[in-house]
Amino acid sequence: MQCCSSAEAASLHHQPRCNDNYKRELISSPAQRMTPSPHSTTSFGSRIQLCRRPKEWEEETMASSSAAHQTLLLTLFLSFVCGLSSSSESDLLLTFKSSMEDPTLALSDWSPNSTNHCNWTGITCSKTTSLVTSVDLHGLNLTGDISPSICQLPQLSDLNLANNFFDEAISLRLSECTRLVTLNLSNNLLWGTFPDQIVLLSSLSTLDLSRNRIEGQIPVRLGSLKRLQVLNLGSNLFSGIIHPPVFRNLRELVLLDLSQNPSLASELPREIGGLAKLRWLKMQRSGLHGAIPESFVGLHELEVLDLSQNNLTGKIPLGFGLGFLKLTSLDFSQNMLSGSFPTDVCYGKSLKQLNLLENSFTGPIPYSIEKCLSLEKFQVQDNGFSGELPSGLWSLPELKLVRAENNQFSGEMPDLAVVLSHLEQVQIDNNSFTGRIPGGLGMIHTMYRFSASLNGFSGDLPSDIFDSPVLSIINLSHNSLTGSIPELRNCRKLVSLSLADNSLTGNIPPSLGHLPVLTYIDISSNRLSGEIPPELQNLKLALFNVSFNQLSGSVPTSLVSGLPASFLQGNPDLCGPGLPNPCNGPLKRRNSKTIGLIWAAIVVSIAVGFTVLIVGLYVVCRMLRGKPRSGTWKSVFFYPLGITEEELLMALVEKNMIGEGAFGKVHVLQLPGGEFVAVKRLLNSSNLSFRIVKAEIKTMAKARHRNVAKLLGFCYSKGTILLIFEYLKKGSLGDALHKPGFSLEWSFRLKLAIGSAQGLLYLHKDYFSQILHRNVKSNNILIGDGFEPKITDFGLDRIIGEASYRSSVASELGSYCYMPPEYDCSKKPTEQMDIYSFGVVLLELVTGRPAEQPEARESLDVIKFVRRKVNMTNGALQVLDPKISSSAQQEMLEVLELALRCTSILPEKRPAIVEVVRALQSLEPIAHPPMFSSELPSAE
Ligand SMILES: Nc1ncnc2c1ncn2[C@@H]1O[C@H](COP(=O)(O)OP(=O)(O)OP(=O)(O)O)[C@@H](O)[C@H]1O
Repeated sequence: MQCCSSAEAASLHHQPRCNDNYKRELISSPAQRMTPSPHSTTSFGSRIQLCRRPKEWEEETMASSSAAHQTLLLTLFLSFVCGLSSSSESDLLLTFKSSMEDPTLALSDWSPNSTNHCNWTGITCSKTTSLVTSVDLHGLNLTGDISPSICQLPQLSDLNLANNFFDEAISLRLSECTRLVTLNLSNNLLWGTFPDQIVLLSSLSTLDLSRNRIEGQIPVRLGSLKRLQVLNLGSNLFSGIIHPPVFRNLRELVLLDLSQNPSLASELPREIGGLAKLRWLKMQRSGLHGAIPESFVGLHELEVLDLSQNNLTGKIPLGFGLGFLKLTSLDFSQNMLSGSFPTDVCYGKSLKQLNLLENSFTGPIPYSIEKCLSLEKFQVQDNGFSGELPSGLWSLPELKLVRAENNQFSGEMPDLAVVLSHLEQVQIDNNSFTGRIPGGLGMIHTMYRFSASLNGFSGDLPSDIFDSPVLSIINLSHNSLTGSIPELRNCRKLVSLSLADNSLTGNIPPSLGHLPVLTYIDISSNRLSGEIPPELQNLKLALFNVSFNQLSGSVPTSLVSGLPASFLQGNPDLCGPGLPNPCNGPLKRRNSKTIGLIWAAIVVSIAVGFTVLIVGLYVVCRMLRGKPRSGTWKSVFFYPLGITEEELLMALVEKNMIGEGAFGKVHVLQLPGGEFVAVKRLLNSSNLSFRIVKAEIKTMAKARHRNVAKLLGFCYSKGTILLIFEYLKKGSLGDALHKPGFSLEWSFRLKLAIGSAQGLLYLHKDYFSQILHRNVKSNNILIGDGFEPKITDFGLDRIIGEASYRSSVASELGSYCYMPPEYDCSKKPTEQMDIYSFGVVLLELVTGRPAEQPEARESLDVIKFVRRKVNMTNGALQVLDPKISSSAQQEMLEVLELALRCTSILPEKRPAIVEVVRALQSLEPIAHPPMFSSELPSAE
């Protein structure tokens, strides 16, 4: 039994049954049902008289002693109440369930046939009263309504519905859950304003409404929830000012999170400094301005303080850090703070992360920094700091990251021969350091990036730096270094080597050609001489800039084809295609090379032919096999689709196919309700566990933005995954571009560009778990009504895994030019890779040319077409789509310039997505001109 002990259960057998009206009366009055107060006992007692008692029970009780009589009465009474409560509680839970949709049948054990509701999924009952105390249904894909009927559970203290898909305003009637101690509705799709009624929940100690779409002001009356310890309203759409009285009485607060509410526009309330128990204060990106209140120095329990990405001004209050014994992370980055470094910040010796980047701080870093014995990340870049970097900084035992670029630091750096060092990354570019490059860098076996460009370093390159087996990025350009480049033999992980604009002499070491992942070489503007070593042809170089040296001899053609000719200029004795000097010299060598190239071409053609054959056979086999084998299918629908897996599988036939990409075919099908959905069948999805697939797809399905295509659900059977997307009848931008005579007026192209950039921004920055798209291309930009774009097919790597993802991408002809040059050699995908691909889409929009036309073998891809032209006089104008009226020329040129920045070979030169969105939005007309272009033909 769910409520009573076995003895009680036995006696329950003989219980009188009250009529239904009576039962309803009990349910309707939760306050009266609350456990044993003398008052409530009397009230129940008097009601018991209304019930008829069975005769045998009457006889039994008459034969008993008076004490036994009383005991028995009490037992029977409790059993009775329990019996009633138990059935009424299960009824309440079933009512609560009936208001929700449960597409994954996670609550299948919530059933009238299952007697013990305390064992139902997510339910916890009190051991003493056997009444429900906690309902925890987080992460069950639930949608529909949150019914306030749940509040009639008299002892409910914890309600957790986090990580679901509830898409409604918060019910005012949740305030009837008066006993709630914890209310967690985070990470749903809740909208509307914060209901004032929530403040009636006076017992609340945890209120988590984060990661929803709640808007309006943070209500002042929230301050009456005096028992609150955790208040998390982060990642919502709150706006306006934060009223200081909210925090006057919240003395118990331990965690306060208002972060990621960019529409707030407020000063930091001084009252927060009075919350002496506060351990986590997170208000990053929440529209703050004004100064950091002095009262904050009293927050002695602080462990994490994040005020980054606001518009805070003024100085850090004096004494900030004194008494902060537990502070582990301090983030003031991306504000407009000024004044000096907070000297006392290391007082507690617990600090692990210190982020002051992108502010206007000045003055030196104090020697007290050496007290930061736990410091792992030190980021002070993009400020006006000056003086020497204290040598104690470099010997901090836990230090991994030093970012101090773009300041005015000076002086010499000590050698870093620190055997126990954990340094991974040092960036000190664009300062005024002098003296030698510090020795010992190569001995630090964790260091993968050392970047010290734009300083006054002089002397020879230390040879140990090129002996490191872990260094990936070395940038020592724009210094005054002399001597020759040492042989690089052990630097097996070196990706980027930049030594440009120094005074280096001697030859380019041939050993560079044996470094397997070396992709960027910039040794321009030195005094290097001799020939370009042919060994460098082994490398897949994305950048090879040797301009303005004293090199001679012929240029290995395969090394430089596709790279701008300007990377070779300024070497009068170099000869070869694209250079002023044609080579007359080593004809024989070139001939043998040409023969080599021909052989290479033959081998590649055979390999491609073979692959096509295998793929063809595979496709035929799949076709012969017909529709996917219907093994055991599991489906998770995030929206009620009203369709079974069988019906879905039946519809995946040739006549419904609307496209096919590297990951599989796309079919369109009509739901019983009349709407259409697009179903993408993922190839390469064998051996994936349902659990992992489900977790990843669920995360993706939560991405909700008007420029992101909605993922409505998925079906899984071993070896096959079907993704169900909303269907956009106009098809993709890629479809449109490939239509002969593609013509779309500029304002619509701009709208498509802005919308897709916004969708990408959402996935990169605003979505709670960052999603890198990894396959941005015009085919994956669907066109919605009014030319509102929706990006689709994002993050497929997360579902099918990296290896399958890469092999699918590699199999796709016609998308190669969207891939950034670093794609093949970088292990980790990055935001900059998406930016590159998006730049290619912008080029398509500006030129009106599809990125690639695999069928037209001779044609240039859009990047090569544009790059070759823009270097010529008036070349930029020549690449613009002639079908667009010249009145849009200026805007098109600006988008072209942005596209070229996005497609920079060096990832760090590409703009961030926020910048891309801003730049495109700045071109948007305030009021749209009337639409006169005919709509694109639909994909139907
Ligand atoms: N949700 C959708 N609504 C309407 N049409 C769609 C939808 N999804 C895909 N399509 C159509 O199917 C075509 C092929 O899409 P698919 O994503 O399979 O291929 P792709 O984008 O070329 O390659 P990849 O598999 O690399 O993403 C698109 O160009 C578009 O015409």
